Amino acid sequence: MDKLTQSEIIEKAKTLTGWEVWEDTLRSERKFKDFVEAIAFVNRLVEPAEAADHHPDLAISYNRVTISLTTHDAGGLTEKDFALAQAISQIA
Ligand SMILES: C[C@H](O)[C@H](O)[C@H]1CNC2=NC(N)=NC(=O)C2=N1
Repeated sequence: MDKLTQSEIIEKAKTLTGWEVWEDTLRSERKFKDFVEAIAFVNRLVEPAEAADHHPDLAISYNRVTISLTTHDAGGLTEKDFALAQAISQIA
């Protein structure tokens, strides 16, 4: 899949809430009640990630989960990252 251009990234980023473009990634930090809730969220990510064959980088710190999306194969952001970001927003 082709890497998006900078102007495509800017346009697509407007359709997402709670995500920022940072370097070649889409990033979102979600805060939960506690560690158990944070891990439950991470578990809910498994199905959409596997379905898309696209996997977020995750950093967990107690009740916070930072999600980073990028397409390694393309060396930057692609449609896949935006599609998965939308899917994640629906389950957060
Ligand atoms: C073979 C397999 O389809 C690829 O390795 C997939 C798996 N998951 C992936 N996830 C992400 N985030 N980027 C990729 O380029 C990627 N590639």
